[in-house]
Parts: sequence; structure tokens; C-alpha cells
Amino acid sequence: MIKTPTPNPNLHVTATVRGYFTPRECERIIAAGKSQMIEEGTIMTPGQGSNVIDRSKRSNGITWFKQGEPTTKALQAKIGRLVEDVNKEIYHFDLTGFGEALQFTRYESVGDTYTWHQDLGVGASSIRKLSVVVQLSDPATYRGCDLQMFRDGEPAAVERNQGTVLIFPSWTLHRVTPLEEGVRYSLVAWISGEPFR
Ligand SMILES: O=C(O)CCC(=O)C(=O)O
Ligand SMILES: [Fe+2]
Repeated sequence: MIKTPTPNPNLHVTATVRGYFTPRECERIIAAGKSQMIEEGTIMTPGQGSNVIDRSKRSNGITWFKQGEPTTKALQAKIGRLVEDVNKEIYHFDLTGFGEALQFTRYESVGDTYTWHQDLGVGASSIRKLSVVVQLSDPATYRGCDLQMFRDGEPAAVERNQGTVLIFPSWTLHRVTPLEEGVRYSLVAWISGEPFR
């Protein structure tokens, strides 16, 4: 039997939802993140899958809103509703939900950055299907630190407004350019599913 697959024209799309979180909600999330111990972000070494600190590739601070905690549950409920709608309309991925904790991210020293990478990888990151970034900071409070997607061979910057949510397939190459001034915070979530096949 021959079955013809249905093409999906949206697999390169970064969905942008402006003002999904209010400035007040963003400031609350920032306060919650700042009240926790913030550690150095790590990267996976190719082939090994172990986490190492390499400040030339990733220089930022992170803390986790752990699975099962009230703050996490509330954020996951709100983000989950949005992702469900966006997935239905745009990606049509088979998703199982939030497979991991939420990452609170801080870029606070000049030069803090996260160079080109994919969120989809080996091991635990092989079940990531959609990546979600919430712009927590008022763009007037920092310079640089632009979240960019690799599109048609070029970096394409995304919306910086406070409370904007960006959703993209976790295979998408993206980066955060070096911080020039101020502090930028982001919230990152990954929506999991059975690995792509
Ligand atoms: O801070 C951001 O906007 C994105 C961070 C990121 O790409 C990641 O943690 O994987
Ligand atoms: Fe990322």
C-alpha cells in the first residue's frame, strides 16, 4: 500500500506570541529566579553528552524551576495551553508534555552569550521537540543579548518585547548575542515527545 505523506510548510517557523505574559508576571518570575541559587550554564560535549563549562560558547547563569513545585506548575499550565494551540495550528508534533524542569536564565556580565546551538541533542535532550523562550526583561533595560534564529544562512532576530513567547522546533539553530549593557533574563521550557522518526 502506498501512503503519501502530508507536507508541513511550517517546520522552519518560529511562532511569536506578543505579550502572552504581562510585565508584572515577568517581574514576578524574575524575582522567583533571582531568589534561587544561580549556577553557571553548561554545554554538552559532542559525542560524550557530558555537561561542561565552556565560557566561549555559553556564558550565562541558570537556575531551575523544578518539576512539581507550585511556581513551575503554574508556569507550565500557562505555557502548556499556548503550546497546545500553537502545535495544533503550526507543527502537528506528537507531544507528551514538559519532560524537564524550566530553566531561568541570566545574562549579567558584559559579553555573556550563548553561541549557535540546537536544543535537540543526545541523551535526555533527544526527547525535546519544541523549545519555548519567554522574554522576561524589558528591552529598555539591556543592550545586545539578541535571541537570533539561523534562517536562510543568516541570523534573524526575534521579538524582544517583555512577555513575548517564542516557540520553535528544538532542532532550530539559535544563539544569544553577547550582552553589551544591563541584564537580560529569559525563561526556557522544552516540550518533549517520543524522539522524531
Ligand atoms: O536565553 C535565551 O533566550 C535562550 C537560551 C537558550 O537558547 C537555551 O538555554 O537553550
Ligand atoms: Fe537554546
